[in-house]
Amino acid sequence: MPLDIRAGERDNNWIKGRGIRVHYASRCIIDGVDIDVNAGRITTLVGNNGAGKSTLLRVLIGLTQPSSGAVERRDGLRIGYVPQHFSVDSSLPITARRFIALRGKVSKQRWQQATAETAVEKLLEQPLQSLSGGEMRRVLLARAVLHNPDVLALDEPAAGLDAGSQGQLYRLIGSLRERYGCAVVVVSHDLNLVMAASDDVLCLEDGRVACRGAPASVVEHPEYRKLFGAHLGPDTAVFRHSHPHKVELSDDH
Ligand SMILES: Nc1ncnc2c1ncn2[C@@H]1O[C@H](COP(=O)(O)OP(=O)(O)OP(=O)(O)O)[C@@H](O)[C@H]1O
Repeated sequence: MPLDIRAGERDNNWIKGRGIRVHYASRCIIDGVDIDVNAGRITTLVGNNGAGKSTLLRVLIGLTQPSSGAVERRDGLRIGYVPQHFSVDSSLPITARRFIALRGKVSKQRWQQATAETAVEKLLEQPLQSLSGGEMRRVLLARAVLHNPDVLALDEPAAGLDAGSQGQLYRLIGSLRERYGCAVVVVSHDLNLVMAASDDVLCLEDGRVACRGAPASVVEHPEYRKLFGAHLGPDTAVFRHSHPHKVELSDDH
């Protein structure tokens, strides 16, 4: 399928997906999703369990092939990925330093910068198996940012972290975006944090786009309220943009 990228959008557009469909056996997991991943923006994929968020993320970065549709990635795109699940064989003796270094050689200066900004310096000599859940997420992030990625793809990066660490992690993601101008695509269930940290939200329901747009618009959308309304209490802090946004409806709404 030919992609329609307008001239003005090309400079910022790292990944463009159109009409993405993924089938497993007879089941349709992703059903006709259009999505743009743009430099300097944080896009968050939300939705219930099994909605297809991880699958869509993997399609965008080329780890899963779509059954149909098109995904265009800019040539030479550097992608840093933090998977949802990561386990280390307990018989494999590997320190955090070796594990991060497996990503490939970088200058000493870059190494120091990446390990400092993800706050893993004190963990480097520890066996990977001994790290706590939160420490492991930071090590995975250090590995993902090591090569100055153009796109950071993070699948539930804050899963298992305590509230303070979740906040820290999202602030870190925001500052990495500021520093490197990279695009960030995040899968998350932490709705309040997501809303505070994202530029764009795409809400999936059974593989389809239920609603999408800026956080402040999406939370007002009936489809979003249907899915998450019960979790939006009066204390929900939603980041408010100062300019109006349009909520786009999927084809079937
Ligand atoms: N390789 C596969 N073969 C068959 N079904 C799969 C495969 N990968 C994912 N699925 C199914 O596709 C659906 C979407 O999975 P996915 O992991 O993308 O959802 P998700 O929105 O990320 O869910 P969660 O929030 O629970 O992590 C699920 O029902 C899952 O069982």
